[in-house]
Order: sequence, then structure tokens, then C-alpha cells
Amino acid sequence: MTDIVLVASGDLRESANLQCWPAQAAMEAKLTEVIEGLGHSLKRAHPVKPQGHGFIASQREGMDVFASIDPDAPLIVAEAVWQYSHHVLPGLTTHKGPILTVANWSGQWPGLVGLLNLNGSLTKAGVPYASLWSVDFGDAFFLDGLREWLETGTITHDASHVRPFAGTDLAAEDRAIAAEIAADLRRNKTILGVFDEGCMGMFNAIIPDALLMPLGVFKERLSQSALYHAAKEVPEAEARAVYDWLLARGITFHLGDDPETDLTEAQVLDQCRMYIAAVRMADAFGCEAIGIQYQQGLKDLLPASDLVEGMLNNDDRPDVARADGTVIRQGRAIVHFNEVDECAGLDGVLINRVHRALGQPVETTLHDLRWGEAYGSGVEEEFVWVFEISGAVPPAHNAGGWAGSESFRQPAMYFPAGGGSLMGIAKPGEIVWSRIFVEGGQLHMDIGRGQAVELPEAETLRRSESTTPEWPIMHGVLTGVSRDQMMARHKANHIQVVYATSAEEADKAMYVRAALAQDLGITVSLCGV
Ligand SMILES: C[C@H](O)[C@@H](O)[C@@H](O)C(=O)CO
Repeated sequence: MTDIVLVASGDLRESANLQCWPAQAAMEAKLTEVIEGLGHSLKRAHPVKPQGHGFIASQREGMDVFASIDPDAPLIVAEAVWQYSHHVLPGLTTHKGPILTVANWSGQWPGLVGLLNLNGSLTKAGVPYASLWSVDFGDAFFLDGLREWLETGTITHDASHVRPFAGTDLAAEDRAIAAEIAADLRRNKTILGVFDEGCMGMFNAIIPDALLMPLGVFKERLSQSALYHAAKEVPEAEARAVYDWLLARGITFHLGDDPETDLTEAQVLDQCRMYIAAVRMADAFGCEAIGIQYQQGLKDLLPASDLVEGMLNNDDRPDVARADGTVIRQGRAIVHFNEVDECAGLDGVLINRVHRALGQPVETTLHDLRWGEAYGSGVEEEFVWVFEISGAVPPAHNAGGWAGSESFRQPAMYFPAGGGSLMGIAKPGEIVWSRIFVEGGQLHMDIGRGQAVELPEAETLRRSESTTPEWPIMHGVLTGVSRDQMMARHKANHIQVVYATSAEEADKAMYVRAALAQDLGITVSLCGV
């Protein structure tokens, strides 16, 4: 019999920890039952607190919990919710026993997203770990993996879908496009504007400056306080002009009267102010892309920045003028990397430049790998992911564009000051997906192909309601990558997606970006293609 220690990392927001605790408790009960059924024991290293949840809710608390854990014990980090990796990362960096990260395969809360963030953070930190996920912890995949972990301290997952990018799949003219962009970046250099580095404990999302410098990419460290001040300075008339533009494009705002629970016009106007301020700051500091941290710091001062982020990433967006009346980057998206995920920011810049050069749509976004299920039957069955970021996508991704987009109040447990999302159902089409990540002190890129598919309305609704209905959804099918291959390989909670106008154009855009990344010194892997 093996005595296994369990820890559970949670949100920093008490409201989320309280609301999500029942799902975590149910998962832990099931996991304990299964492990005991195999003749082992699973014991929590920290108690359920009197206020009604059993999550580690800060970095300091996590350090104290780990100080009391036998460093050689086998340890499971169990996650049914969105969690802040830095709560447990310090303890895990010095833990000597085998580490297993586990999540329940459920869309209810972003537990799978939390697991993937922790895995990406452990990978960047160079901490060995194994990982598993399961609907009910009784399936062969989970049990076989668990037995392997108990016997060897590791789990070998199938990575046969991954191959190094050899750089030979490109026509000379496409290689030249990549080379030209790489040379321009190195010569002229570019800036990622980072509004408060480090969002929600996402250690994996921070790229050390020294890794960016050889690419010609530098960070401008900006403050959300400055953004708050600049937003508050924007006169109501300017905010209203943006709001009117949005209404004229046909987006539906689901407004109500109670700011505690409803989206109000005042919240939307503040978001319009923030949009204007963000564009002006990007311009003033010469940032090619910006990322707003937003979940902590800003959430208590202003409505969520989601609507702003979706607008920024769209070529068709409201004009913003400088003091001299000239319009800033008119009709061109300003790449925004949600949650200041710098890996997504770097990728967003590469996407924007490659797709602009190829005459392909530039609108790009990250999504959470939130959940997914097989859809269809017999030979028609395929695994369809729920890609769902926590608030906004560029409206060009939504079926119906601006007119097919809706804005709902962000859930109160995460966003006390409200703010509208930029929600929609992703239009069907060919996509390139990718992820830049840090491993072994180096930059890596995984890149592959897929489709955003259309599902019947009832199935879309079921998926939306099984997750967070206020947030935008893409029904994602990944070419040549199974669910478990993706989960085992992916080193982040986020996946970057961009459309192309045909399968051929998407293939070409994928290869040009792979070549660009390789030219810049990033190790590129083709996944499933
Ligand atoms: C609102 C939540 O904290 C979400 O932001 C979270 O689940 C994520 O999106 C993580 O990428």
C-alpha cells in the first residue's frame, strides 16, 4: 500500500473558491474511492477551512502547506477548478517524491484549464511530473496510467503525433516571406506592451526577456494603474461614439439595471473608455501588441477588459484618434494577448505579420482548452473541443461577425465590477492552431491544423450551458491529434487560433509561420500534420 498526499490549489478570489468547492469535493471523493479500491490511501495535506472550501488560496499558504509534507511522498495535485499555479509551484519545485497532476473531465468549471496551466508552469520550471484526466476515474486510460505512476513515478503518454519541423515543406517564395519578416524583426525590433506582468499565477505565460531579445522582441512594462487613469480621463462623448459604433455594427448588449448582477450601460461606456485609452497607450509607447492582465488589480476598479480585447484584435474596429486628430492604425487590429500571456503575445505578432503578408485574415485569439466531447456516431464520430476563453474573441471569428456577437455581464464571482464579454459561436472554417512555450530554458512552438466546425444549435447550447455561457465558444477539431495526445503534450491552458480562407491557404500559413519561428531560433514541432 502506498500513502499518497493530496493538495488542491484554488483561485485567489474567495468568491470563486466558495462557489466551485462542491465540484472539487465531489472529485476528491471519487478519486479517493478509486485509489482506496486499488489498496492505497489518499490524504489531504491541508484541511477544509471553516469558511467552506479546501483550496490553497495564496502562494504563502501553499509554501506553509508544503513545509508540512514529507518531501519524498507521492503527491497528487487534484484540480476541478481554475487555479493559480503559483500557489503550489514553490512547494512542487522542492518536492522529491513523484508528482501527479489530475483533473476531472468536466466543463462545469475550468479544472482542465487549471491542470494545463500547472503542467505548463511545471514544464517551464523544469519540475518532473506526470498528468492524468478522467470523467469518472474508473476508465482504463486513467487506471493504467495511475498504476504506471504508482509503480514507476512516471507515465508515458503517446506523442506519436509530434515531429520536428524540418523546414523542407516550403516553396522558396514562402520561405522568403518568413525570412523577410524575421530580418525585419531583428533589424527594426518590436515591443510587447505588458500591463502588469503575471496574471493569475500563470508562471508559464511569462517569457524571460533574454529569450525574447534575440528575436528582436522587447517588453514595455506598463501599469494597469496608468490604464485606469487614462480610461477615466476619456470624456463621455468619445466613449459614446465607440458605443454607437458598436451598436451600429449590430452587437447585442444584454443590459439590465442592477450593476451587481447585470451588465449596465455605464459599465459598457467604461469599457469603451478603456478601449480608447488602450489604443492611445499602445500608440504612445510604440507597442505592436499589448496585453492587459485584468483579472487582478483592475477587476475592482473597472469593468472587465474583455470587450476591449476583442475589439483590439479585430481589423474592423472603432477609430481612435490622437490629440492631433490623426487616426491610430486605422482599420488594423492591434494584437492583444489576453491575461498578459506573453507566449500568446509573441505568437500573435508572428500571426499578424504572416497573415498580413499572405493576404489572410489576421484576427487571432487565444482560447482556453476548456473541455470537449466526441460528437456524431459511427464513422462520423469525432472529438470536438470546447475552446472557450474567459470573455472575448475578435468578432471576425464569430458566425455573423459583429452582428452575430453578444455581450453578457461577466460572472460576478470573478468580476465584481461587471463588464461585458464579447461572445459568439466561432464560424466554421479552416484554422491554424499553435502554442509557444518555454521548456529547458528555450522557446518552443507547437503548431498544427484543424477546423472550427458547426454543430446543431441544441448541441452548441448544451456545450455553452455546460461551461460558462457568457464566454465565446469555438467547436474545435484538431487534425491528427487525439484528445489524450493533446492533453499530454500541450504545455499551456491556452491555445492560439487563427482562420485562413481555405485548407490550402491554412497549410501555407502554418508552414510560413513555422519557418518564421524556426528562423527566429524557436524549436518548432508539427503536431498531427
Ligand atoms: C475568469 C477565470 O479566472 C478565467 O480567466 C480562467 O479560467 C482562464 O481563462 C484561464 O486561462
